[in-house]
Amino acid sequence: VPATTDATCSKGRTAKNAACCKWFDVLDDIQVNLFDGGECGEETHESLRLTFHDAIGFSLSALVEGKFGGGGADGSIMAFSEIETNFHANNGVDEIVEAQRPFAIKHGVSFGDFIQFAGAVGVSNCVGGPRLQFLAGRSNNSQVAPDLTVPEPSDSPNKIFLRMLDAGFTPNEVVALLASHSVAAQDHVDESIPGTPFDSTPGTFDTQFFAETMLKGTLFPGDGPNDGEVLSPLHGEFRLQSDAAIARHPLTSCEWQSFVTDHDTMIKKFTAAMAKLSTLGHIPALLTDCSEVIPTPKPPKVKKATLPAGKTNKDIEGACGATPFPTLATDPGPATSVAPVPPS
Ligand code: HEM
Ligand SMILES: [Ca+2]
Ligand SMILES: [Mn+2]
Repeated sequence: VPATTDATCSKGRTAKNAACCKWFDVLDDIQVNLFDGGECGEETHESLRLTFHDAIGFSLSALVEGKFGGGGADGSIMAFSEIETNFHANNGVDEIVEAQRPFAIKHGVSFGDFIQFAGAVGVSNCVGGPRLQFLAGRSNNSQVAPDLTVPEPSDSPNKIFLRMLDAGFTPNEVVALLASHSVAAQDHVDESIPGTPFDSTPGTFDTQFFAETMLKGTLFPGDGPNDGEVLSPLHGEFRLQSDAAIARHPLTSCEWQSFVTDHDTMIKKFTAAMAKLSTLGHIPALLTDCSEVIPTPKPPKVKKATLPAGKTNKDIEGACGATPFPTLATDPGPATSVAPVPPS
């Protein structure tokens, strides 16, 4: 029985704050009409990526120098899409920006709120996924973010770490955020093979990504090498240079490896880092907590990380000096070949 102070929303749902009710209607709409009935597919992946590309337009060093460093998670990537989606690192995000925009306008919510909401709802559709916090109330006024705030896969780990520190994230928090690459595929680093995922399970928010990135690279899945691409261990799988290098960097290799066998901690740290990312440029206490609108993800029990068929622990390039790489079971069958994420 809901507390009597709760507001009653559509379809008998309740919210602590009446201002959250409209988000249930946005939820119903986007699950059917943006996410194809609640899938963890291409639109979900793109929506999660967009939360980052909007929010990371934020620079503390620019602000302390008295310059405008971007408004963070302010929707500027949608309000000024004709400028920001032309930034090199934003290649391809124009599609999801255009797909999302009509929903934000139709429901009368700010672009900044909508982008973070869609990312949180989307990733809740992924088996094993997190239930992210969602705070509402970002203003719809924004300014163009400066260029070069979004990391590139060809950037060195040090360059990425410094950029992310300038937005308030430690290197270990970058590792946590990269759990997102467990439900991800590339379209534009190698345009000859769109939909090529970063792990063998792009529909599941599991720890496979952290295991598979440690396998020795042996092949290019398409016409590589491309800028920002390094050798991948599996046919049909793509490896970003930045993921490979952060996985092996002395500052982050042990954090990376620790997620291979610890889904719960990975989810906890990803959720905490996403709470920071989604409120960059805002004072969280001034926003309204509408997290109760975000669905609870499907059964969180995902299978333990395994090595894809054909691989053994000998193929792992252990990089954490302090701790040996965990011994993982190998999937049975012929060598794994990963299928592309279908376009929708
Ligand atoms: C820190 C450095 C990062 C770099 C260099 C990076 C780079 C990339 C690149 C190059 C792609 C492929 C885009 C394409 O060709 O279509 C990609 C995809 C993706 N990224 Fe990242 N990323 C980073 C961090 C993040 C973060 C923090 C998030 C979210 C919190 C994120 C979420 C995603 C998702 C979900 C996709 C898949 C999009 C899809 O499947 O359509 N990335 N990333
Ligand atoms: Ca996965
Ligand atoms: Mn894509």
